[in-house]
Amino acid sequence: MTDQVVAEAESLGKVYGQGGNTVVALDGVSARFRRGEFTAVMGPSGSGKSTFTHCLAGLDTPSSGRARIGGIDLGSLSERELTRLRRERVGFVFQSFNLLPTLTAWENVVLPLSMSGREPDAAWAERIVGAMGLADRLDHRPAQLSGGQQQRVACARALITRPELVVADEPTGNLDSRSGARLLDLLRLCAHEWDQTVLMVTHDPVAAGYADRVLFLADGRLVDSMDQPTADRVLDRMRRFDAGQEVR
Ligand SMILES: Nc1ncnc2c1ncn2[C@@H]1O[C@H](COP(=O)(O)OP(=O)(O)OP(=O)(O)O)[C@@H](O)[C@H]1O
Repeated sequence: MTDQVVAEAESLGKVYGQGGNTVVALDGVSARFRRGEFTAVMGPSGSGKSTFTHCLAGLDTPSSGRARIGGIDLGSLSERELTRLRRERVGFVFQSFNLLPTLTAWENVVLPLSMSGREPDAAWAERIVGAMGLADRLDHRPAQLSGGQQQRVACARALITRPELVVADEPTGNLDSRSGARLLDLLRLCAHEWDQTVLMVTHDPVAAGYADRVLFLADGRLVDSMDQPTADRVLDRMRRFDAGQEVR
């Protein structure tokens, strides 16, 4: 991990709705994400985890505060510039794998490049496909793959452009524990071997235990963080949330 800050949230706020029907989803969250760092975001349901991650990665627009990627203030970009930045600098992995059913695994992996008429870097593509254990599955269509294999295709697709920031929202939510463990090992590899910045939303203390750091959100606020987490320590902290106790 280096000290270089790849993504930064500065007092991010998000209010949904208007008039008397507003929901404060984020209430002034600040955090920095360094190159090669794997961070998990946890918190009770509705605490703002997805909203935070989406605002930081330029999928959603904050109502206040700033999100920066590579020092660029996302709020200063036009819609077109933002789309381009997301495509080039951010890789997304979601709970539902979002693969195109008519394309083969390989076509799905290289889709972010083929959409903009680019060719994959052969050495990089081989490295990711190998690391994801997909080399002998590239001609298969999603329906011919297991859930774990499909999620690894989705992960390879997120990495094919060599994004600085990899954002994973509940990536193991639809996987059995063994496939989940394999995917988490790969996310850790992205951070520690390939120097990517990984941000993962999860409900699972075991998954959070793979990260270098856990940020805890509650009611749209950042209420705590934990370095070098273990599943047991994370579980203990989450139990205190459930019991409604203050965490500080
Ligand atoms: N598009 C929207 N319109 C209105 N309210 C929204 C919208 N998206 C999220 N919210 C509200 O904002 C709050 C935070 O939601 P968010 O999805 O970020 O929480 P979360 O911690 O990711 O939840 P979960 O763990 O259940 O996925 C919730 O109260 C939610 O109902």
